[in-house]
Amino acid sequence: MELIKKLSRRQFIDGEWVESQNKATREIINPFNQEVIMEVSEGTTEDVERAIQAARRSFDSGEYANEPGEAKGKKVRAIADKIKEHRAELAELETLDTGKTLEESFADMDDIHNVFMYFAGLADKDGGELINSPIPNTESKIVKEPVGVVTQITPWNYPLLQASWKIAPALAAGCSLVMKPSEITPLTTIRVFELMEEVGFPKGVINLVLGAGSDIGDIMSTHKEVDLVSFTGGIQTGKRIMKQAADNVTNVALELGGKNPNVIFDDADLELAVDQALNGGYFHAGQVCSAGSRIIVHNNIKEEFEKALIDRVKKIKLGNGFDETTEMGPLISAEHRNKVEGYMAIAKEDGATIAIGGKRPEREDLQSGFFFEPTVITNCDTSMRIVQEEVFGPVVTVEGFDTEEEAILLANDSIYGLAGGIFSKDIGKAQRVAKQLRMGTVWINDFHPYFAQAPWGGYKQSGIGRELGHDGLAEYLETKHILMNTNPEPVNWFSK
Ligand SMILES: NC(=O)c1ccc[n+]([C@@H]2O[C@H](COP(=O)([O-])OP(=O)(O)OC[C@H]3O[C@@H](n4cnc5c(N)ncnc54)[C@H](O)[C@@H]3O)[C@@H](O)[C@H]2O)c1
Ligand SMILES: C[N+](C)(C)CC=O
Repeated sequence: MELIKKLSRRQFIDGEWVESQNKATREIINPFNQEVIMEVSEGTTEDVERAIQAARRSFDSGEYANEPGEAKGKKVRAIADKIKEHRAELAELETLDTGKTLEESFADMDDIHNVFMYFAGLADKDGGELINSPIPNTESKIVKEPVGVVTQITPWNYPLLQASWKIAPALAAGCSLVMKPSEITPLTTIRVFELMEEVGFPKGVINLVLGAGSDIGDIMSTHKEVDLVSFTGGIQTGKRIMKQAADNVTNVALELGGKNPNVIFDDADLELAVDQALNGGYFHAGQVCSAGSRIIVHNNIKEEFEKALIDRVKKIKLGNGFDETTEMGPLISAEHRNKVEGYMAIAKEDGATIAIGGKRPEREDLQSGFFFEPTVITNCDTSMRIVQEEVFGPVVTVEGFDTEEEAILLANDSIYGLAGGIFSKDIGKAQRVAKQLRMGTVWINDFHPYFAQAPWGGYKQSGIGRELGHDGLAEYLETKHILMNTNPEPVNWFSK
């Protein structure tokens, strides 16, 4: 790929592309064939320190933070235009780096464009608010200000999409940012920093550091000059970040994992429910925070549903994400495939049945990639680890229920609360159930849609805060009350 030859291998700190302080590099691997795509800088704690200091200086100078909302909106809009212009190369880069199908990568790029457009539009919309002050001769107003220096940490499954959910609102608000993409999939984020450099921001407003969170991540949540840590990733990393940020009472926004129920009633359109169960379970090989990995189906139709699901699963085409006929790519790494595979033994030990899949494919042309067969696990109940823990692979479990109350209890029986689906032709019932699900997103007769206009985030241990929508901008704003006495006189509270 021609772009790879030109793409920066370095970090972007204080307005310059720089190698890591100790010149270390990391190989970026194509999960389809294990070939090295390129080597990129592996940053150090000193690099992150420099990036945070640069962000602090730029924020405190006010050069970008104090620009009118309209001007910030134009910059964010210019990034959206660049994404659109470079849509094809960005999509190809994402498929190379993650193994997802090119069709999925194109859909991601369209979402990302919409996210920048949306926050560009919001940048000049909230001018604050006048308060009806109860104190005579005072003027009272609420103003919104950028929160300050933000560190942003993203996972490998939706590299640029998750980065865009953080970069766009931060820049619309007027923050200075330090972004660290996953060390496994940094390529599209590097490319977007090149594009943002072309758009032009004052030095220090946008900073990119590269490397493993286990090596350079801690300083991003412990540094005193950081005002907000925005993290998307696994629950254990999220907990660590939250604990560390507590020392300086630094704000945290956490988008964590999920074990998302897909509740199918016996009055559902069966063909639709099966089709969406596939969409929920196997899209991007199930490496989706909101994957519908926990199917909860009415016992009246359970047998028929399982048979129809397995028939469709047999037809899922595995392969190279660049091949138009491919429906499911590989998992991201050998380590991750081992983890997914390990869950098969756990499920069997707990008494579940691997109805289909549960192993690596035998096809000759898939042997170099980290492939795992789409899997359906039956005879499950909520006590099982396979039903409770996030597998993050192409694996769905199936449980049965008899009553609406039981379906709700089962669906809510999780430490997570990210998303869930309900399939029923009875809209009254579906709405009733939706109200009782403790999740940030509930889909009725659908699975997976998300877009810039609607907030995204989790209940319970799926996270804190929201991305996207008005709430997504609010994460990057502080609220200040300013009161002015228009006729000041001594109060003489204390004697003269
Ligand atoms: N809720 C959401 O919207 C959402 C979206 C995408 C992914 N996810 C979740 O992400 C997880 C998969 O991603 P992952 O395996 O990359 O997660 P991860 O937690 O291993 O890594 C995420 C990021 O955190 C960094 N990191 C690791 N240790 C760190 C530390 N001590 N301090 C700071 N950063 C550190 C990593 O380098 C990476 O950039 C899944 O659990 C998935 O559900 C959630
Ligand atoms: C938030 N989402 C659905 C785009 C990706 C989750 O992994």
